[in-house]
This record gives sequence, C-alpha cells and structure tokens, in this order.
Amino acid sequence: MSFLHGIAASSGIAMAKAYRLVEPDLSFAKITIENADSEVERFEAAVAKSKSELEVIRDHAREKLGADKAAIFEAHLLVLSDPELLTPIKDRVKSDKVNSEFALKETADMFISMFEAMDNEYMRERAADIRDVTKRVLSHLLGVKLNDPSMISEEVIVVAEDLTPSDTAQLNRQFVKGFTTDIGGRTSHSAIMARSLEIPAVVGTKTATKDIENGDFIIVDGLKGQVHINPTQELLEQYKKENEAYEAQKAEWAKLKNEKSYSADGHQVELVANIGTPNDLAGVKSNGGEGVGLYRTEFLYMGRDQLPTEEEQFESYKAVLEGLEGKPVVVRTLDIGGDKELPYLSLPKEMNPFLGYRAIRLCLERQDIFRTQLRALLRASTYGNLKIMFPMIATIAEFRQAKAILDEEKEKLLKEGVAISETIEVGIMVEIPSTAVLADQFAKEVDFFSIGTNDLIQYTLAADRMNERVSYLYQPYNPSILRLVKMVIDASHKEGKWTGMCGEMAGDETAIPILLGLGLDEFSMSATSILKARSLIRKLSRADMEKMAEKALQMSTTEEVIELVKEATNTK
Ligand SMILES: C=C(OP(=O)(O)O)C(=O)O
Ligand SMILES: [Mg+2]
Repeated sequence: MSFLHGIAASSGIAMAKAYRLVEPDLSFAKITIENADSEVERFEAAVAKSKSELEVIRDHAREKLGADKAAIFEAHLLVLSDPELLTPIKDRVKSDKVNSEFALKETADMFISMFEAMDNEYMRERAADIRDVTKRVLSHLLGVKLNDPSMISEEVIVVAEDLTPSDTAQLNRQFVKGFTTDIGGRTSHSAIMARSLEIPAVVGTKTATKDIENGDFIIVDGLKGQVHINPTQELLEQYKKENEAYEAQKAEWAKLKNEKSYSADGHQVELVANIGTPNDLAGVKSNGGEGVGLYRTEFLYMGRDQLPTEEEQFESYKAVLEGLEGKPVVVRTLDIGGDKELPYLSLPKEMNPFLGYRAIRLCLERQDIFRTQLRALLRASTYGNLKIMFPMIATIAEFRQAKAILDEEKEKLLKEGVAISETIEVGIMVEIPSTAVLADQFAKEVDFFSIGTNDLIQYTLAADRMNERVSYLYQPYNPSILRLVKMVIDASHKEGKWTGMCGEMAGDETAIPILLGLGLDEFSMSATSILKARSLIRKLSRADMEKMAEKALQMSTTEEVIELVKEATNTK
C-alpha cells in the first residue's frame, strides 16, 4: 500500500481499479529493409487493424456518447481509406527501401504541414485527423497499445498526467468513478470538468502516473486530496464509513434544494451554477441552482473535429434556456486558448498560452466564428432569460468592438424577421487586473460583471493556475485579490449594475463569508457546491460579515485573512 498527496479538486470518495490514460512510446528508428513487398504487406496489415479498431470505437462512441462524438472517428476512417495518403507511403517504402514507420511518419508530416499552412478551415481539420490516424497505425506497426478512453467499459479510476477537456469529454460517467493526475490545480479545466461530472478527483499529485500501475486498486479521496494505492482492508472499511457519512451530510444539505439563498439577517444573494454542456442541467436542478452564472460554451467546440454549426449551437443554447424556465442564464462566448485547445483550428504553439491568443482576442480576429455563435445566441434568446458575457476583456476598446459586432448581428437578424428578446443583458468577465482596476469606467457601459477569479488570481500574483510548483502563490484570500474584488463590486453598484463571481472562489467556504461581506450579488459555482454554500450563508450575518470584510481589506497576508474568517465564523 502507498499514498499520494495532491489537490482536492472534486469532492467525494471513489474506489475502483486504475486505468492509466498515458501516451505510449511511439518512437522508432529508420531502418533499411531488404524485402519491400513484405514491408508493404506489414503496413497494409497495420492499416487494416487500425480500421477495424476504429470501427469498433466509432460504434461504441455513437451508442454511448452520441453521434457528434462519433463523427471524429468517422473522419479518421476516411483518412485511412484515402489512396492519396496511402499510396505515397507504400511508394516510399519501395523506392527508398525504408521501414513503414519511417515512410508513414515522413509522408504524414509532409501532408500535415501542407494542410496546416492552408488558409482553409476544412484542410486544417484534416491535418489534425492525419496526426491522430498516424499515431494509431504506428501503434500497430510497433505493437504497442493506444488508449481509447471512450472504450472504457468497467468501473475505473482514470490516472493521467493531465486530462485535457477533450479527453474528459470522452469519459463515460457510468464507468469512470474518479480520476487523479500528475499536474493541475483546483482551477485547471480537468478539475472543473470533474466537478461538473460530479466525480471525485485529486489533481497535482506529481507522480500518479509513475506510482500507479494498470489494475491497481485505488481510493481517490476528493475531500482531503489523497490517493491510496492498494489500500489495506482496514483502510477500505474506514473509507466506506467516511463515504456513508459524506452521503448523509449531502442528504442534510439537500433539504435546502427549493429554498432561496438568504443570510441569517435576511440579505438575499443568488446561488447559480457553472455548466459546460446542456447535459449539466440535471445537476443544476438537483442541486437547487437558481440559474446559470457561467455557461462555458467552449465545451461545445471540443471533442470533435470541426466547428459546431450555427444550428447545432442554437439547439444547445435553446435547450439550456428552455430547461431553466426563465431563470437567468449567463452564456459566455467562446473562451478557447490557454489550456483549452482546439486541434482543428491549428493555432500556433505559444510561449505563454495563458497570456496569448485566446478568448475574445481570437473571436475579434476570427469574426466568422464569433458571429456564428452570436447569431445562434440571439436566435435562442426568446426561449428564456439570456445574458451574454464576453471573456478575457482587457480594454474598453475590446468590449466596444465585441458589443458592436453583437449589435450588427442583431440588426441583420431583425431585418430577416427573426424574433430576438429585448431584455438581453450584456456583460463581461473581470479576470484581467487592468479591467478590475478600471471597473468604474467599464461599469458605465456594461450591464453586469462576473469576476473570473481563476484567471484573475493567476494574473495578479503571476502564478500559473496549472502549475503545482507555484501553487503556494495562487492565493484567493490575498488582500490584493480582495481589494480588486471590492473595486469591481463597488463600481457596479455605483452605476446600478450587479456583480457576480464565476471563478472557483465563489464556492469556497473560506471566501464565501468575505464575499458576502463585500456585497457580491451572485455566486456561481460547480452545481455540487451550491447546497453546501446555501447552508453556510444561512448561518452568516451579512452585517457582521461586512465588518469582517472591511478588516480583511486592511490586512497584509493571506494567513491573517484565513485566521480572521475562522474567528468571525466560529470555525476556529
Ligand atoms: C471562470 C473563469 O474562467 P475559466 O476558468 O473558464 O478560465 C475564471 O477565469 O475564473
Ligand atoms: Mg477565465
């Protein structure tokens, strides 16, 4: 038995066998071959095996995850039947007398760089397909096994270096009981996805992939941030009991499901949910969410090999708006970049992706993508209470430009006779310090703010939210962050506007008392945190928390703030 410590990223306890989702070694040497015909046969056999494997995966994905997730495998099958790719590989084997691995990689790389350089979305998507297919054929040539998370069909705990959002999108909740990763923090997107899937997760263990073998029995304790490998019977029994206690606690919180969110002295706030797909609606309802404070639409664009059409997007937005029956739904426009990649856009690798070409920066340049999304949103607006939010706004000019594009699309649709709601609020994420500092100016032009602390903290303290080595600097309760939050809330109230928070801090037990005191209007969090937060707020006096928050703003360290909250909430 051994033990790993990491960051508790999604609460709950999971116990199952390990499934390692780790890229296998696909390296090989260039070899001169004697018999070209038998080498070509070896290549053809690997292609045939790859095809039958892909057919199984495609059918499985179609059945378990839906046609849109299966489409990517369909595209891979097409590549594997394309003589324009296969013939030059075989010709290369014959003419240069080289091994298939080498001929395949050289030819594929040539096509990939050619397609990626083209100013054509479709061809760039094909480059991504060729890259994936090359890996699969190589794995058969080398006799190693690729991982296919969509094929998992027994209860497992996934162990990975990191899980990209598109990996996570392929996980089947029925079988994946939890996960643990080497890297990442509480606000990395794998952690956020785990919370929306309601599966326990521990991230940032540093060595999970080194220490855990396939088939090891694992306990993931997403409450304490611990991973136990091959535990003793005694520990297992203890965890079964802890799990029962946790379930009982949840049942107690569940009694607050249909209640509004009032503090002990009668101050009302809104507790809403962060979602990634329409599938998350069930969780919002079962956890008593009063609406959606952040719909991360980028997940619509992930786990597939081309952009979603206007129609597909319209259907998703309509489903969420209708599903929430008039409750507020804040939809954030595409926030791609940073750790959220879209391989089919073939964006160049950057030195500092979190400071680079992402979110609104990309949308203002790729207006084709942005306008399609805005049209879908505007068309869906009559089905509920829509609010549109732009991510990563750094300057007023960006907001004005994004708003102008929205207004243009609105005009066009109205001319086409399409009905559009007249009460759509338009707001921004405050996740860049420049915007928090200039909140008084922004407040004159926007309808609302939503503070994105996941990014705001990383940019303010210059500490990568994904990097566990600098996680000690990632300090939500640092007075510098509290002061920025206060500036934003005060600026909005002065103009008669409102401020929400959709970073993970909004659902954090230590932060909630301070945020209540600072006057935050809306708290948006993982659906699974809502009932616990409601139970906490009911016990707090807004007036007392206001006094406490004033003191916190005058403190100089994170530790002092934590102490202060403990004292003020009697949890010391
Ligand atoms: C909510 C936020 O956005 P994301 O986590 O998607 O970057 C944030 O930055 O706080
Ligand atoms: Mg963000």
